[in-house]
Amino acid sequence: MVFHARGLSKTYVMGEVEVHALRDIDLDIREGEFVVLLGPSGSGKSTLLNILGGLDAPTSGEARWRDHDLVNAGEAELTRYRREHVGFVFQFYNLIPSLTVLENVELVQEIAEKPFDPRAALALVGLTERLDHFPSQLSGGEQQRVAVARAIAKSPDVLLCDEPTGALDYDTGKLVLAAIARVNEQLGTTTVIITHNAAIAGMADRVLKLGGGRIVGEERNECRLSPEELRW
Ligand SMILES: Nc1ncnc2c1ncn2[C@@H]1O[C@H](COP(=O)(O)OP(=O)(O)OP(=O)(O)O)[C@@H](O)[C@H]1O
Repeated sequence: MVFHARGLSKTYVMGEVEVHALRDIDLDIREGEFVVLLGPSGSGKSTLLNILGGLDAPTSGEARWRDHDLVNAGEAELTRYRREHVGFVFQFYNLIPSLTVLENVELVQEIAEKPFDPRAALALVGLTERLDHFPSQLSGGEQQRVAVARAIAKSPDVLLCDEPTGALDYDTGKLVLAAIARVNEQLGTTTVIITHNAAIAGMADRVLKLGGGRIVGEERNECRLSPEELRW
């Protein structure tokens, strides 16, 4: 198992109010696994993903990625963990508007320990034709695929995606999901995707359902569907 978490809880205290974002989560994720986190708004999905990505710390419990302790690590160690091992994709693409597609991806590669050829990363997401374009010349789905290429340009061991298709229409969303699936299959990158969309669950090895800060359901798919086969 690459991720190992036990008794993860996260409580936000705001004045007199306590928000229990995560309650006693146990979680194991194996190397190369494709996991979908499904659940309604406020169920704790982003909080859990952020802890796995070393962006946030739980209030209690343990969480490890391989031999990295993600709970007791200091800021510098977490920064190193994120930089060396984790690629993030968020709902909004956060590309640098004044740089071309290729330059946006090259930028990450420059600080990477194990750089992955930016052109190969862009080929993997199907954007070889658009290397010299600026983000404003691309559709939302194309920009999100650049964001996926950027996330993998440092050969991350883990790809964490928070609502990667949340801002996209049906067909464009599928192209982005296909790019993420290809990264998982061809590079063996352990992948966790957050979504509200239950149909996306079909492309996962395993689906974890969150509700009220707990894991309320878990399903394993015998065979994974390709994004083209998903319907919603
Ligand atoms: N920084 C914060 N301060 C206070 N409460 C927070 C904070 N971050 C999250 N919460 C609360 O924790 C709970 C879980 O939030 P989280 O963002 O993890 O849910 P989510 O399932 O990802 O929701 P969504 O699908 O809407 O993004 C929510 O009730 C949220 O309001």
